[in-house]
Amino acid sequence: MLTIGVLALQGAIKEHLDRLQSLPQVKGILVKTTMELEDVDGLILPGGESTAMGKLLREFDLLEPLTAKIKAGLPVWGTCAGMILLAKSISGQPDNHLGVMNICVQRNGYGSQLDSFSVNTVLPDIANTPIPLVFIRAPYVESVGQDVKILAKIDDKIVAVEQDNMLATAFHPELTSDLTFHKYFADKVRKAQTA
Ligand SMILES: NC(=O)CC[C@H](N)C(=O)O
Repeated sequence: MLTIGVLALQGAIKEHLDRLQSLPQVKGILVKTTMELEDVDGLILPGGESTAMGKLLREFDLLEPLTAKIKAGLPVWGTCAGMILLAKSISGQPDNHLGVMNICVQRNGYGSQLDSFSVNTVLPDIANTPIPLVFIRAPYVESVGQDVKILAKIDDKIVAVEQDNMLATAFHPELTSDLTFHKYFADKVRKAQTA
């Protein structure tokens, strides 16, 4: 049985937990403390508001322990605001949050006209059938550095990336009933267990 945590400070927490409960051999738990962080084999950083979540990570004294855990190989998956938390740099902002992933992200990258939208697309590295991708005031990846694999582009914008133990998506698979990405992450966590 794998234990996968959802960082439970702010944002779309329950939706991720519900998706995890639908996977066989996976137990989903909420993570708010360093003690709970010790119990997980992998962690999801949900969507929400990255500035608020970054502030709470600092207030809950989780920023440093979590950064260290990710650097030591803890599998993590950031969705939307979670992707921003992982990024080494945030376009137009002097500071980052966890700063562990070799990407530069543009927040609210689709502007106000295209605030939220959904597309169905095939991501060959993930699945051969179309997956629904839901974007809500989403960021996109402006540039990638060393060791980052691009998993998805929509209209020439990078929206899903992977680097070693880290996965990041600008969209929200937890807001659809499609479990492809949750299964993909659970497999990644499983592989890290046996590595
Ligand atoms: N749905 C989301 O997670 C939106 C992210 C939000 N725009 C931010 O910058 O934090």
